[in-house]
Amino acid sequence: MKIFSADQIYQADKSTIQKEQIKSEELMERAAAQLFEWLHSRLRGTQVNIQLFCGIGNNGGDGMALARMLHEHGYSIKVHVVNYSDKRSEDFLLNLERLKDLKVWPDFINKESDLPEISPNDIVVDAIFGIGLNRVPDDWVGKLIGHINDSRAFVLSVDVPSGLSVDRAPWNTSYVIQASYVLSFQLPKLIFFLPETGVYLNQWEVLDIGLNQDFIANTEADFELIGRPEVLPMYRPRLKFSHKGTYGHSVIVGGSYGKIGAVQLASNACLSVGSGLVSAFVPKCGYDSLQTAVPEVMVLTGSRDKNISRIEIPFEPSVVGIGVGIGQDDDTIDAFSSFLKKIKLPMVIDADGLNILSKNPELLKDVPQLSVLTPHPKELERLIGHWESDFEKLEKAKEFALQHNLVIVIKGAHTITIYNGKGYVNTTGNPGMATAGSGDVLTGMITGLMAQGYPSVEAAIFGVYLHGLAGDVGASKKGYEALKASILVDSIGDAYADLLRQPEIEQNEGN
Ligand SMILES: NC(=O)C1=CN([C@@H]2O[C@H](COP(=O)(O)OP(=O)(O)OC[C@H]3O[C@@H](n4cnc5c(N)ncnc54)[C@H](OP(=O)(O)O)[C@@H]3O)[C@@H](O)[C@H]2O)[C@@H](O)CC1
Ligand SMILES: Nc1ncnc2c1ncn2[C@@H]1O[C@H](COP(=O)(O)OP(=O)(O)O)[C@@H](O)[C@H]1O
Ligand SMILES: [K+]
Repeated sequence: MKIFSADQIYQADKSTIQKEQIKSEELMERAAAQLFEWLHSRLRGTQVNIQLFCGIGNNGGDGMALARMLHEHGYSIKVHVVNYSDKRSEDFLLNLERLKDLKVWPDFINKESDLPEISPNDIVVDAIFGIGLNRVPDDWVGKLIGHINDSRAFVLSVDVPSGLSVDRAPWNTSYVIQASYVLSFQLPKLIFFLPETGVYLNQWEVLDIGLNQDFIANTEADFELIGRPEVLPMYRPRLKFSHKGTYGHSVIVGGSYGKIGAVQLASNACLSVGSGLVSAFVPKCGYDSLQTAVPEVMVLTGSRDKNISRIEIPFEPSVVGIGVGIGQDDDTIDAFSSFLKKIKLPMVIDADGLNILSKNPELLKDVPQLSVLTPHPKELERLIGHWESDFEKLEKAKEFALQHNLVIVIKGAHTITIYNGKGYVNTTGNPGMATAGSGDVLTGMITGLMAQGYPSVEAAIFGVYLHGLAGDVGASKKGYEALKASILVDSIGDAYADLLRQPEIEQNEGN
């Protein structure tokens, strides 16, 4: 699903109005009807106090129209106009009048007003600001937002939590609604997925308000949300007359004394994702444990006992994943740099492999084009420098990826894969995956996918999705706390099965 900027959303809005020859108020009516249906199907007439806080723009207009629909269906509502400006939108005014026609009289909150009482048992509808917020809210509006947050009521935000801008970091983090649920129109917003802004919402859902599908399809978006529909077409089925050579020979290079487990996890994940053959290249101290732990993996060792000093692979690998547990000894850095000079095929670089690059940026020119770099935010910062906000982080990462023609996988709760000026935002995974070694598993998976012929960027997007899905499957059995990296590896098969399952309708038809 595409993720649009605020400008693109306004354009989609305009093109729908033109194409369908409707007035903007009708689009607002559609939006409000969807909000109403969502609430009504859950409340089914339950008598709960619903307090609607409406700004004076179109977000407030949506809230006004929703208030009318709730009133018409007998709900107990209280409507507050948050009167933050004289510039009321036409559709807001229209819906204010429609409400008054029903003899519902909103109260107007302005800087002199007392803040209304909100019980924890109320439902608050937050329609103060939408995607039109373009500067910091006035202090009194910020205080009202704080008051709503302190109420512990269920807060349903219309389109976005008020106080968040769609295209930049918030001006004042205390002036942002903490939303229990966000009902967003037509397309998800990037802010839902970034660590800095995603913390202001618990759950979100997109409501289809029938914006012009041709416009959406033909407009290039900078970001895309990656779910099952996006990932399924990338899947490369195994062929009946194939053999292990068909699916590539991966090599995982890494490990040092006390960190052989990282290579074990990565090479096991590489096999489990479907690589035909997997070899691991480790220091001598890793030989016995690796051969015992994963008998399917072949093991090559360097000349040293505790670290990697020279990387020599006596065959032509399909792909190399390098860096997990490798450390940063001088010898290892030398080995890494001479290896980079030899290798021509795209590779996967993780962990200390990335840190070595950060400390020796002159090596970047030797990294094969279309290689996949998988930094967590700290490793990314070492690589591209400090950023002030998540938006700046993404811009810098895009620039870096373009400059070196690389794929950058920014790991996190919503991992974002950056390539060729675009960002692909992952939807799978859970906090149980915040555990040692889960990144090593991802490195192995992406390497194993590239070995099977997935192009780098698809291997990254598909691998990140499948890795998160393995985490979700694992957590459904073990819970978050007990989820370990080795469980992720064991869950890769179930993750494939989940991804490839037939849609339920088809299954029912078959029965
Ligand atoms: N797109 C769609 O498809 C549909 C969208 N719909 C809805 O419209 C919403 C967007 O509405 P909107 O453009 O009227 O903006 P909104 O967020 O209500 O802000 C109002 C105005 O406030 C102003 N302002 C900004 N910051 C301020 C500040 N700090 N303090 C004081 N004032 C400030 C600024 O005007 P300015 O003063 O800059 O001229 C801004 O224009 C969208 O989120 C969705 O809910 C649906 O109805 C139907 C389909
Ligand atoms: N809260 C979270 N939600 C979803 N995925 C997460 C979360 N925390 C971590 N992960 C995933 O777990 C992996 C952690 O990688 P990394 O930080 O490199 O760990 P390690 O170095 O221990 O292997 C990444 O793929 C990341 O996306
Ligand atoms: K809002």
